[in-house]
Amino acid sequence: SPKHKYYKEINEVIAEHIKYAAKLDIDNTWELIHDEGEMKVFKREMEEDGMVVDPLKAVHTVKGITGHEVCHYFWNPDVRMEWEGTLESAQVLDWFSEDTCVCYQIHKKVWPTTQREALFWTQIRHVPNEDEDEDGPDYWIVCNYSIPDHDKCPEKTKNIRAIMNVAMICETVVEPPQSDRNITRENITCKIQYHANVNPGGWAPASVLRAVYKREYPKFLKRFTQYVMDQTKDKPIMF
Ligand SMILES: Cc1cccc(-c2n[nH]cc2-c2ccc(F)c(-c3ccc(S(=O)(=O)CCO)cc3)c2)n1
Repeated sequence: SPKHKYYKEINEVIAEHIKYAAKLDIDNTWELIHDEGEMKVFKREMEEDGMVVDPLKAVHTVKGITGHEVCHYFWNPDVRMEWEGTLESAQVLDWFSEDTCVCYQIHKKVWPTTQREALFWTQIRHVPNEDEDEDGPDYWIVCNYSIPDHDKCPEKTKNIRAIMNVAMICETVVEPPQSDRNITRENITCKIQYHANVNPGGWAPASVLRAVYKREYPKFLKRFTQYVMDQTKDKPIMF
């Protein structure tokens, strides 16, 4: 397709997330804020001009689903309202290609902060392992990345526009290794990395925002992965 305005930015942002995912360096600069079963959620405390912009990183391992399935349901704008509990509305403003579109969504108000909204491109991409290194990682990735404006975006609303750079990066493990023919869901496990840099914009008490993040991210990851398990359990496996 003819290169659209964000073609270059999308490739750069995705490449950056892939580079990070391969390293998965959870060193002591990351603070564990939630540890439940296979799910571990970490944060770094960071502020920009007095605003909380804590980077968040979560790792999770879920049996019975693939990275393609997790990314498909995370990316698909048609189902977002079904699993994203903090959304009041979500719409697609534009399609750049069949795997890339622009979304505008309004999040529910969280007392005492002002209501937030987000405008971002979202792309789903399969990043196969390097040909020569057949043992290299094979990723499915979705990236949601804010854009400053779009001609179809509702004019100045009362909401505060969040700035975000979010990635869902997944690998699928098949055990024991089998020929594609007879793999069942008992043989597959998805290893998830979720990276979220969300600047909620505007002012909100740091303590309130950190409490919201600490509560909302684990809830969202549990609810979303359960949604994918429910949606896929009786369907053929998407590899
Ligand atoms: C899951 C979660 C974590 C932390 C805060 C909240 C939340 N509660 N009330 C308002 C928000 C809120 C404000 C601004 C945002 F950009 C996002 C936001 C969060 C996640 C994503 S995403 O890309 O991971 C999933 C798509 O919505 C996008 C925006 C969420 N929800």
